[in-house]
Amino acid sequence: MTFFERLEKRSGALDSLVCVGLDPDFRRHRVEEVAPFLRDIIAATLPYAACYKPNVAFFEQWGVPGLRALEMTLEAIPGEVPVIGDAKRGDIGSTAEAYARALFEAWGFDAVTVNPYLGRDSVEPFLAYGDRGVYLLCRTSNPGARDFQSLQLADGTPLFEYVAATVAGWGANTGLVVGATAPAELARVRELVPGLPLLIPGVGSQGGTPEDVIRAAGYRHGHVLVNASRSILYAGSSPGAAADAACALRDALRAARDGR
Ligand SMILES: O=c1ccn([C@@H]2O[C@H](COP(=O)(O)O)[C@@H](O)[C@H]2O)c(=O)[nH]1
Repeated sequence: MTFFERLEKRSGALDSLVCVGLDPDFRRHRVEEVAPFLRDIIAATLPYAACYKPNVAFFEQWGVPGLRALEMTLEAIPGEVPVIGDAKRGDIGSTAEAYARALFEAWGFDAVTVNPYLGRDSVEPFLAYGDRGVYLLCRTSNPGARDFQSLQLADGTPLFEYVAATVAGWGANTGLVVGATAPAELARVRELVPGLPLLIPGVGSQGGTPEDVIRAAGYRHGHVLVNASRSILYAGSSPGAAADAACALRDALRAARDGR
C-alpha cells in the first residue's frame, strides 16, 4: 500500500483527520527526557492520531543525542500508523537524492515535507519513492508567507496557486502543505486541485480554527490532514491532557463536517 492509501485507511478507521506533531521544546526538556516524554504522548494520543509528524529540527537542535531521541521516538510509534518526517528539504538533484535516502531509507519515514523552490528536478528524487508521500510547501502558515508565495505572476496568478496547479502533475504520491491560518487561500487551493491531499498545519497555537479548515478544505480521510503540535504536546502537564486536546481537535473537525 502507498502512504496515501495507508493514511486514508487509518484516518477512515478512526474517523480522525488529526496529525499529532512531535516537536519537543528545548526549553522544557533535557534531551534524555525527550524520548520518554514523547513515548507517553504517543501512547495517550494513539486513538485520535491518524498520523504523527515529528519535525526533524526539534530533534536536531540537541545534536547527536537529539537524533537518538528521534530514533527512539519513531520506535514507539506502532507500525500501522503513518509517520511524516517534517524536514522541508530542497536542494539540487544530487543532494536531494541524499536527502531522500536519508529520510526514507535511514529514518524510514512514510512521507516527508519538501520545499519545491528549486523546481522539479529537486523534487524528483523524493517522488521516485512511489510508495511514500511527498508534501510540497504551497502556502505556508507563517506571516511571511505573503512575501513570496502571494506574489502575482504576469497573468495575475499568485505564486502559491501556480505551485499547486503545477505540482498536481508531478506524480500520484504528491500532496501540498497549506496553512490553516489562510482559509481563503486554502479554499482556493482546494478548488484548483480537488484531488491533491493536503497537510494543514497552523491550528491551535498559530490561530487557525478547525471550522475554517473544514469550510475551506472539506472533510475527507487521507485528503485532509490537520496538524497540531504545541497545542497537543503542551496542553497540560500530563499525557492525559495531550490526549484530551487531540480528542477535542478530532471532535471539532467532525463537528465542523456535521455542521454542529
Ligand atoms: O506552513 C507550515 C509548514 C509547516 N509547519 C510545521 O507544523 C508544525 C506546527 O506546529 P504548532 O505547534 O502546531 O504551531 C511545526 O512543526 C511547523 O514547523 C507549519 O507550522 N506551517
